This record gives sequence, structure tokens and C-alpha cells, in this order.
Amino acid sequence: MTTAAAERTAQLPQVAEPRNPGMDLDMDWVRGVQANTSAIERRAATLPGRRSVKKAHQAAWLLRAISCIDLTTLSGDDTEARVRRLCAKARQPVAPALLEALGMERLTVGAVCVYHDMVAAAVEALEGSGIPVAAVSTGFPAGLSPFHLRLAEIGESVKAGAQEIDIVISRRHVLGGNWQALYDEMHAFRAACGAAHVKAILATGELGTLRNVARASLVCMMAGADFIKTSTGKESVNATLPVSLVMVRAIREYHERTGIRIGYKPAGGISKAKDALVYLSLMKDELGDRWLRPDLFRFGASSLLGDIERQLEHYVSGAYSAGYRHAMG
Ligand SMILES: O=C[C@H](O)COP(=O)(O)O
Repeated sequence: MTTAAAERTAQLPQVAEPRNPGMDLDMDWVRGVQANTSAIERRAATLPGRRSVKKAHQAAWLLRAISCIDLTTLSGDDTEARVRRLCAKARQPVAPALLEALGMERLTVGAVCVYHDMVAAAVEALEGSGIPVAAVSTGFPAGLSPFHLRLAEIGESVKAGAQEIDIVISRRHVLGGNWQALYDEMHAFRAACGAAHVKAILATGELGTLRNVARASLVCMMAGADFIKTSTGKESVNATLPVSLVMVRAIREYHERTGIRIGYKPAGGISKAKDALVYLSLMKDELGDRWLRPDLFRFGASSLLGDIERQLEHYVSGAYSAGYRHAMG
């Protein structure tokens, strides 16, 4: 690391110790996990119509959604200039006049998420903001590069200043029911992250069954994942409500048994404000208010912020402002 990079790293805000110390692999627990697909799909189908976020309160919830976004660019044509623009947006996700109209002084996104090569540019652009940089590592998105290179990539991203590492698991371990291999892989990734938080991307669209999703979620938590994340955004099926129900219920079960709170990150294809509201109400219903903060909930999204901003503008321009003022007290 260059001296300048080392100095930048030293100036970064203090990151809390990873919250999940993990535990030994409990095969009885893993094998005992079931997922009733039709019941989950029935329940998921009711979620978009639920009214747990009242219309009059939606602007406040949308502001909360912004604070939980991992603002993402993960494209082959990413440039440092694009990342710098993204970081400027991360610092000021909503125009100051709009924010003022909504009665808020300061709002940032939860993190900026980039490929390893863009970490240094993002760290520099976010300096002093308190916004962490998340790096997708371990041969994202397929996770099929040699194991030692995947570990080395984590180390490089941490050295460059990433405070959060989004790893991808080997789908073949899940598809072959090789839970010990999945545990060992996740455990090694966790160790390589050091003080950085680690999010385990399951790539649920490639895991075959909801039961596999439930088991993989548990194994990754046992091996020390601080967050579990649905998707890379590159699979043909990314975040869905049925998968989210399965994963948040695994988080709930892990919390009930261990007392440890694991975060949840749906990612891929979430681009509408109304979808963000559905996810927030799912978190509230299934896990409670504690999981509505950025330390335990993130959206992995590249285009969600734009739609939320449009909805907020619409809101401020008239329709529900009386209700919003009431909701904000
Ligand atoms: O992890 C985040 C995803 O790659 C973002 O996916 P998206 O571009 O569909 O929002």
C-alpha cells in the first residue's frame, strides 16, 4: 500500500468489529431445515398488497430506504470518473431543496459497492463522509477463480480501504449438498476479511430449491457471515420475495438460537420505490424494527435511487405532504 493509501485508510471511520463470531457447523440443524415452497409462495404473493406502510408515511419510509442502499456500479465499462460521480450521489442522494422540504438535514446511502479495481477511487471520493466502500470480491460474479486468488482478492480490497466485502459462494457446494465445503469456504473468506464486514452472496437464482437457499443461508451464518445477500445482479433470477422470506426466516432462526443479529441484503433487479417499500415492510413484519437500519439491512441496487427520488419529488409537489408532516411529528 502506498503511504497516501495508508494515510487514507487510517482516516477511515472506525468500523465496528464484525458482529458474527460464527459457530461450529451444526449438521443436524442444517439437515433439519425445511422450506414449504407453496406456503412461502402464497405468503410472498400477499406482500405487495399489504398496507403496513401507509401512504401518508411513504416519504419517511423512502428516506429510510435510501439510507439502506448499497449504491452500486458493477459493469465492465466502469471508470474512475463514473465511480466518482456515484460517490458524489452517495454523499448527496437527494437534492438539498428536496431534503429540506422533507424536514431532513443530512442523508447518505448505506455504502457504495464496486469491483476491486474501483475501491481506491471510491475510498478517495468518499473520504470524510463516513460512507463505507463495499467491494465485490472472490471472482465475482461466478466465484470460479482459483481459491487462493479469491482469498488474495479479499486481502487486496481490504488493503485498498474496503470496509465491507461481498463474497460469492461456490454454488456447486450447495448443489452437491457439500455443506462442510461451503462452511470451510465461507470460514476462510471470513478470516481473510479481518475487521471488514462480510456479506455472503448466495446467488439464489442458481441454487435450485428454496430448501437449498435456507440451508446455504444457515451454513454461511454459522461460518461467520455478517450479512447474507441474495444475488450478484448477474443471475437470470435475482432478488425475489419468496427467496427473501426464506432468508429472513433463517436469520430469525439463527438469532433465536444464538442471539446474533445477521443482516439481509436483497440485490439485483430492485429498481422501483414501491418494491423498496415492500421489502421494508417484509423486514418489519418478519424481523422487527431493529432490522430496518443500515447496519442490518441493505438494498443492493444500481437504479433504485433514481426512482425513489422521482417519487419524493412527486410527493413534495403536493399529494401527501400533510400526512408526511404528521408522520414526522
Ligand atoms: O449487488 C448489487 C447488484 O449487482 C445490483 O443489481 P441491479 O443493477 O440490478 O440493481
